[in-house]
Amino acid sequence: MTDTATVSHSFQAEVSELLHLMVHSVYSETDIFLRELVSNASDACDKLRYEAIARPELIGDGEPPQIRIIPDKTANTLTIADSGIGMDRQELIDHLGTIARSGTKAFVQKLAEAKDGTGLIGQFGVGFYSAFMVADRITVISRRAGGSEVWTWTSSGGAGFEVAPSSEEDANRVTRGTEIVLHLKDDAKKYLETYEIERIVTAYSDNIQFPIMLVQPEGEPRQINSASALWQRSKSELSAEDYAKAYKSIANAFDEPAMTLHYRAEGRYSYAVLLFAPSTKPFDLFEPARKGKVKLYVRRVFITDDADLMPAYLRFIRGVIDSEDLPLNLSREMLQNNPQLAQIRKAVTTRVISELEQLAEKDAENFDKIWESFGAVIKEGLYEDFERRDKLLALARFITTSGEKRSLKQYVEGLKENQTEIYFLVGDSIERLKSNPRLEAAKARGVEVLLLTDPVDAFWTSARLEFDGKPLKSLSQGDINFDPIPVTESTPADEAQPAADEANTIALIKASLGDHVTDVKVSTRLTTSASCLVAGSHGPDRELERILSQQARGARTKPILEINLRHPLVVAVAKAAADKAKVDDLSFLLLEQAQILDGELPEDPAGFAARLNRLVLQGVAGA
Ligand SMILES: Nc1ncnc2c1ncn2[C@@H]1O[C@H](COP(=O)(O)OP(=O)(O)OP(=O)(O)O)[C@@H](O)[C@H]1O
Repeated sequence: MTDTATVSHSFQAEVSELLHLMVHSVYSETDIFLRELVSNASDACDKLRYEAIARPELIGDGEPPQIRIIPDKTANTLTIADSGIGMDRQELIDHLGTIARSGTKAFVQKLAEAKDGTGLIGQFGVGFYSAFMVADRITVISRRAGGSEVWTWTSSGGAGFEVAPSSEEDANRVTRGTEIVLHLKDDAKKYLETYEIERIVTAYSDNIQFPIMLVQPEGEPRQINSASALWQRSKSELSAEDYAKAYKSIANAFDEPAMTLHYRAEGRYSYAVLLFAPSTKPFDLFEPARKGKVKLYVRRVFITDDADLMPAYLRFIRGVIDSEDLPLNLSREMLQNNPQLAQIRKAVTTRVISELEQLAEKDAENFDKIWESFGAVIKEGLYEDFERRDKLLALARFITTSGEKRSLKQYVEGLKENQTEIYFLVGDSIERLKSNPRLEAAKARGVEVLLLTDPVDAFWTSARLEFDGKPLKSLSQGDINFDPIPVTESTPADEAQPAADEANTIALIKASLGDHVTDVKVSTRLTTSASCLVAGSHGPDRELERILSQQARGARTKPILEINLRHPLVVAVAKAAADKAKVDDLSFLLLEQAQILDGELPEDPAGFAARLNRLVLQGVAGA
């Protein structure tokens, strides 16, 4: 039996926050509410059509899935109705009371932090709740396909909503699907004008697969979208503008596509592909699930957007793959194990990468947008997609010590005499890396160094890669020898300072530091700084060790201390040989200084301060 009472519910905290922002925003581009509601209605029709493959009685001889927009100037309401899957009572409570997508949650947080978050609303959209920009009260009447109950959800924004069984009149009218009735605010009455409605539908929702009917008090309902599967049309019929519109409605996006890929594969399997690379970053790009959103259709019927049609490192790609040969009733297991899908996945991935290659060559501006937004994601492929690693490495762009963003091809073209390796340094900020002492020898020789600051860089660089036969080498690892490369820029330390006695100095420092380091060596990479720390040539890079130890995934190994024999502090060690306490102070200072330059704290900060004070006071007294 149906519960007859009206029950009040509170919104999840994030929803209340979002609604508050929505109601108080001075955002002028309120049009987006309509595309959000039409997009939800279309999703509901897609779901119905999919469920009806196994249960045809869900559609039966009832209305085919479609969307109706009904302006009513007398009641001052705008209704968006669909004959899609509908929602039962619990679904109304769950779906229209919470924010499920964590990307949207992150977005709301950003919105709240931003001084003027209104620009962000227009950029990303917030689904159903955006309707509160134009309505002060919303009523949702819904009947789940095949269900006997009809429920009404009502809210005026604020803290919560009510759910009650629908009136008999409403229940008789809504035979399947959902009716969303917006009681428009005074300043939103323009949305009752049919030309406004048509303008917005044409701009954003023309590619919706189901008929969108405009229903007016007089005259027959009229279809106002083209409802064609654009990807099935031939390229020659379509303009850049058609594609941009399709991108916006298929991906529910607000930006312009930076790359469009449209083709039809014929042969063993036939399928149409329409894919886009966005030009801006979505909020859920770094979600742990790393899910893609490319939609799988079978003969124009939407099946799922959860078929992992792209590898995780291309999860930002949006669009549709529509197969002619797959069965309509694909189960979850089949989605994972179907050899035909695996084949499609592989072929399309290869195609997307070659399209990116071409874009990089022919349209650097748009390629840069993609790399700027998604480079950190594509680089995940460098350690995940062994087969395409070389291609991905060639696509990659890096900030280097030259101050520019460069490809490895450009890097290799600028190699210095006798330089046989590609050098890089991994860290957490370009500014900090630029002042890293390990760059000194490279700088003195005019050798370019890649400065890598994305968290993922520490991982892929651990794989010992090569480009064009040149190994990639970390400047924070042991076995770097710059000696064969001629020095182009002499440094003051070179000329002014006599070098310290190597064997003697190293023995003294080793004795002082004991097992705080694995070794002490003379550096060829330092010219002005006194010391730096490096990892052994076979262990992980120091930046990777740092990340792993922060995540408690592995202990740090002791580093190697490299010293600059021409630096006065190092020269002072041998001079103080007879004074063990002073040698200890100087040696630890060399170690601790190097740690600080790496952005770390000395192991014993109090000891460090005491040492520093002692040495400074001695210096002051001696001066
Ligand atoms: N017309 C509808 N028919 C059936 N279910 C709906 C309808 N409108 C919304 N819903 C349900 O409510 C949920 C929340 O909708 P909302 O628009 O807030 O987010 P979304 O559609 O999941 O994401 P977004 O619109 O931001 O891409 C939907 O996922 C869907 O389950």
